[in-house]
Formats: sequence, C-alpha cells, structure tokens
Amino acid sequence: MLPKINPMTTNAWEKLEDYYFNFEGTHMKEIFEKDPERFQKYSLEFEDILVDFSKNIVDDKVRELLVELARECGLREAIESMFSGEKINATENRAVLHVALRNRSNTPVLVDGKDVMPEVNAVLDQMKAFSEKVISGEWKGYTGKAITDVVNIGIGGSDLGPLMVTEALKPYKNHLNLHFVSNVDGTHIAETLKKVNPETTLFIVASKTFTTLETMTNANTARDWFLNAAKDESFVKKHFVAVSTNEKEVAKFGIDTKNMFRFWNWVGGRYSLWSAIGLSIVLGIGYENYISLLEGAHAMDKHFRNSEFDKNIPVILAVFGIWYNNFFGAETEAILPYDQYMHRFSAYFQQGNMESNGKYVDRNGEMVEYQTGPIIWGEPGTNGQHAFYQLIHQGTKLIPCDFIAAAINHNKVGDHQQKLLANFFAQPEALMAGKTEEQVVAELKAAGKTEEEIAFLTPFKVFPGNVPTNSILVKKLTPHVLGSLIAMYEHKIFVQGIIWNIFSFDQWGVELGKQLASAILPELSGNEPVVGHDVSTNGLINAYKKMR
Ligand SMILES: O=P(O)(O)OC[C@H]1O[C@@H](O)[C@H](O)[C@@H](O)[C@@H]1O
Repeated sequence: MLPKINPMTTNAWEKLEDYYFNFEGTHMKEIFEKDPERFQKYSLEFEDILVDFSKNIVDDKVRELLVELARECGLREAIESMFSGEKINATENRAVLHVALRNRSNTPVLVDGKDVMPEVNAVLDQMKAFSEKVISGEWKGYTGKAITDVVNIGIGGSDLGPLMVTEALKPYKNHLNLHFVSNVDGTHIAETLKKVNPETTLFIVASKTFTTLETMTNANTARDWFLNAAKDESFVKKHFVAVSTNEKEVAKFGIDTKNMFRFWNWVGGRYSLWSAIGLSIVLGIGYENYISLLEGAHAMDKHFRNSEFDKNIPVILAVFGIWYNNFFGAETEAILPYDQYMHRFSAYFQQGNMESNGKYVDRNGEMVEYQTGPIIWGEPGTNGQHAFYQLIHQGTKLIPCDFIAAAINHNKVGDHQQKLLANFFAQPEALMAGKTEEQVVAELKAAGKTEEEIAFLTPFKVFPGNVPTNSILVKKLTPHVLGSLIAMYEHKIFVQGIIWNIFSFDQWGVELGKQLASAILPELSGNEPVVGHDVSTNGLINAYKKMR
C-alpha cells in the first residue's frame, strides 16, 4: 500500500522552507557564473534523449533536499508497489499497471496472484492480426471493398492518447486515413461523416466503460448513418469493432465480441494508449511501430524503476516541479514542443497531469494544506512565441516551461530546422538570463535614441529572466523516443502524486458535472419552464427553450 505521509511533516520539507528563504532572490545567471560545470552536473542522457535541467533555480543543496523529500515520502516503496501490481488506486480498489502493457521483458506481473502478461500478449496478438488484415486490404467492407478510413470514437483517455500519438508519428503513417470523433457536439461526427464512405470505413468504438454519454451517442449516430447505406444490421460487424472492458454492453451494441479488444480495470483511461485503446495507432502506423512505442516506454520504465533518484529523469522533473509549485508558488507549467507533429502533446498531458493530480484531499482523506497539481498548458513553438510568450518573459507569474525538440526533423525543407532550433535554444537562454537595464540602455544608445527616449523606453525593455526551464532534446521523434517521452511524463506525474500524498489514479472530480447533465437532459424536451435549479441555471435553460 502507498505511504500516507504529509510532505510538510518531513525533515526535508522543513529544511527546504528554510533554504528557500536564503535562496530567494538568487538569480540563475549568478549560479551559472559560479559553476562552469553546471551543464554536465545538471543534465541527464537517456538513450537518444538529453534532458538539460541546468536552467532551474536550484543548486546542489536544493537538489539534494528535494531528492531527500522524495525518499522521506516513501517514493522507492511506492514505485515498487505500482510495478508489482498492488492496488494503489485505493478509492477504486484497483492496481495501476500501464507499465505491464509495455512490459516487453515479459516478466510476470501479478494481480490478485495471477500473471497478467499472457492476457496482455494475447490482446497484442489480436491487434496485430486484425490490423494486418485491415492494412493489407484482406478485411473487406459489406460491398467487398477494402477499408480506406478508420474513425476512432472515444473521449478523454480513449481519444487523446491515440490522437496525440498518431499525429506525432505521422511520418510513419500508412495509407489508412484516421479520424477521431470525441465531442458530443453533433458537428464533430457530422463533419467526419462527410469525409468518409460507409462501404470503406471502419469505426472503432473506444470506451473503457462503454457507457460514456459522448461516445455512445456518437457511436449510435455512426451506426445509424452506416445502416442508412448498408440497410442490413448483420453488416455492422464488418464495420464496427470495440475496445472496452465491458463485454455485455459491447454485445448489446451489435458488435461481434470476436472483434472486441479487451483491456482491464487496472488500466486508467489517461494511461490507456498502451492497451487496446491504441488500436487506431496500430492501424495507422502498423504493429511494428506500435511495438517500438511500447519498447521506448518500457525502457523509460526500467530507468525510472532502477535509477538512483538524483540520476532519475522523471524524479528530477517531478521534484523540481514541486520546488516551484510548493515553495515559489508557481501555479502553472507550460509544455512547449518545438515540433509541429507534437501539436497535441500538451493537450494530452493536460488530461494526464490535471486529471491525475488535480486533487485537494490527501490519502488520509484530509484536506491538503499545500498546493497540488499545476495547470498544464502549451502550444508548439514557434507559434507560442508569437502569442503568449510575452507573459512568460515579462508577466507577473512564474511559469516553469519544458522545451522539447528533435535534432533531426522528418522534413528536410531548406533551412527550416536550423531556424526552428535557433528559437528552441534562444528562448530558454532568454528566459534564464533576461536583459538588464544596462544592456537595454547600451542598445538604445547604439540605436541612436535620445536621452529622453532612453529614459522612457528602458523599463519596458528590461527582462527580469530567472524563469526556470527544462530543455529536452531528442535525436529524432521516432516511435521509440515518443514512447520514452510519454512514459517520462507519466512517471513525473506519479512521483508528484506520491509526494503530495494524493491518489493520482482516480478521477472523482469529473462525476458531478455528468450527474447534473443527465438530470438536466430530460428537462430540455418540451416547452414548460424549468424551476428546480438555482435561478441562474433555471434562467439559462428557459432562455435556451425560447431561443431554439
Ligand atoms: O473510456 P471511457 O470509459 O469512455 O472514458 C472516457 C473518459 O471519461 C471521462 O469521464 C474520464 O474522466 C476519463 O478519464 C476517461 O478517459
């Protein structure tokens, strides 16, 4: 079981608090000036990934204390509890074993005394066989034509992972066109159905529970649209497959359970792209590439499980994050991939991080007295630079940022890559060093400005700097590297959840809205005024009834 330690009661926390007061006001520039070895000391290499932590407002003492905090909070034991299949998702009484899904060493992993690896491997075999048939054209639609388009219908963890990965790995794509429908807004399915042909489209209904309102509504609409053309219910099985843990509901929908790809309650939605939820990935990039993705994640799992904490990339990312979140009062973190293919990466980890660690109750059931999960956001560079970086450079909030880029671009177009990377290197440098008043004055003088103009303009052009960043440089965005990067962030989230003494693998916070929506739904039919809610909600519903 997981420890239940209030991090604020640890020795390390107390020391960090004291140290923070001494350390406050230290500028990273000074730290760099004092230590020419800083890059060597504060960067870690893992296969084709280099993580430079050096541009953080930390020194050796801070790092040591943060690692000590992780130890005192029982991180080592917690890692073993997760990897060995203990039911660490206590509020749902479930193990947390996305690591078993990518356990390419195939060592036994026991849940309730039973090794889960044979089942994991069997589903992988099923995904392989099915995807090969669809990709090769052997799998035929109801008029005998091969499949050209795959529509994944799912939401949250049953959508964001496959969508993010298939976008990130587009260079590995085959001829199948992939589409993702998630929103219950009819526009999403309507616009998708305009692009596809019922004779050549395969729908994957991806839902762990197979009861999610959005997914089931979209799946039913897709089936009606399909039957409108195919006319015969027996054809549904040629065009609809399911990914789920709920066999009963899948059969009820009319899907042949032979074409159901199973996973298990120990796979959390936001950690499920490694399970059969990855079927659309396998169809899009082929089984071998999907296995490389799993292998990359598995390699990171081993690094995470076995490395000393001060050499452990997810641990260092996590504890430095805690330093800003809990001692500097930073409320958000930005993830900024300098890679157009990774344009959904931040959105993916918005769910990964915020649904996992957006909790105010600790593992003792008490309200926490410290901050937990940060707000995660981001857009690909360089687009973000021309939109929101102003606030990161000169706003009033401290926003630690992760910069991610690949050295080798999949698209060799003129000098684009050098221009992209020049920005990837420049931004963390600028955020670290800033620009002093003296520098600004010298620049304005050199530009021929008058004394009066210089006096007026100078304050606006000063950059305080001292904004912490991690720079993550990978050789090339391959399936293997992407797998490692995703696993790296997953484990960072895990470490932080352990230290904050919260349960990272449930998501009770999404339930209330669902409950109220299902209560409101029947009230939206008919024209009689609604009176049973607060006056604002009544007013809005009644205004809607008049407008429609
Ligand atoms: O896969 P399902 O059961 O349809 O669930 C989809 C999503 O549903 C949401 O309610 C949950 O917050 C997510 O974690 C989950 O991924």
